[in-house]
Amino acid sequence: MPGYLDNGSFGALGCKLVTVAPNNANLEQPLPTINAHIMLFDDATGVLKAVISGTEITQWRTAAASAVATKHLKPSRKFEILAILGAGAQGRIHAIAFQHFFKQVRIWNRNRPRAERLVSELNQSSDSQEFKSFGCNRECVEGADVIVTATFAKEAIVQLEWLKEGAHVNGESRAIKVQDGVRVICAEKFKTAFTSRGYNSESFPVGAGLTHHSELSESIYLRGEVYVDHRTGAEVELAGLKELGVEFKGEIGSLIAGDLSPPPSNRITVFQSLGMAVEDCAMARLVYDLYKTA
Ligand SMILES: NC(=O)C1=CN([C@@H]2O[C@H](COP(=O)(O)OP(=O)(O)OC[C@H]3O[C@@H](n4cnc5c(N)ncnc54)[C@H](O)[C@@H]3O)[C@@H](O)[C@H]2O)C=CC1
Ligand SMILES: O=C([O-])C1=[NH+]CCC1
Repeated sequence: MPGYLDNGSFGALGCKLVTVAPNNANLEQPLPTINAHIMLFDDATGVLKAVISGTEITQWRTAAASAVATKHLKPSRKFEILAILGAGAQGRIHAIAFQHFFKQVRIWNRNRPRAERLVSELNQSSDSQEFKSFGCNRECVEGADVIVTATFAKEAIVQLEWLKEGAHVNGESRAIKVQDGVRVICAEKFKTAFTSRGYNSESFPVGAGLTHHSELSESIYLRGEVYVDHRTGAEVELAGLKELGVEFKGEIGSLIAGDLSPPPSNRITVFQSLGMAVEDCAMARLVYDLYKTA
């Protein structure tokens, strides 16, 4: 993921290499599913300045982008309940990042003990015991003001009827049908490497979108107001949604800049996150500057 932040006093030129290995959680010594490194270059000379671990940066910057999207899409709403579907790395960091804005944080995972372990860890570091685990995704979502989906589910785990008026959803997974050309090239390229490691074609992390699949039901995208982080990227990576007739209302950056007004507060909103390289570059620059002044 190459990126460039064009800014005189806080410029950043970088490239993140990121891998997704869904089986890592099942290893005897579990590893993160998503691992990354960021190469940070001098934005004026192009000289390599640092290679920075990007695994935690990816977790934090993704949750930060969701928090910013939530704030700008629902500027006037008071939040009480947050529902997080997925108790992996993203679920955990979203819980930590969002907790102070909610009275209750609900966490569901398809394998409930993982949600219970996370809830127990989070409650130990909180005074109010606000984290609760759920065994049923519907119960977790019903009544929530904000929902975060952070799984690898290929079928919808959130239905439109479960959402209350004015709810906001942050969808993290980009496991949505991509354009044929992109998909086929990637799948073929990685086929040998992945089959030799025991994956079947269903589990190719790149090119998995042979059919439309998503954590959110199609009707959520069709009835909600859908915003993205990057429109050009979304036009390609979310081509399956475009084919369904889903309209992308705009980028979160346009809301922040004041070029777009937030939708009426009673509307269901969706932030479909793709993840932007420029977010990683900015974080890498921050880490680098802190390291240099430490
Ligand atoms: N938009 C963005 O910028 C980013 C998005 N992501 C996405 O966030 C999602 C979660 O990533 P991580 O938390 O790092 O992964 P993780 O492996 O740490 O956690 C994934 C969780 O989803 C659950 N899960 C896996 N398959 C499932 C299924 N079929 N149905 C229901 N639950 C399932 C697992 O039990 C686990 O708790 C992934 O879709 C990933 O691609 C991750 C990083 C950045
Ligand atoms: O933006 C990102 O780094 C990623 N998005 C999905 C997997 C990793």
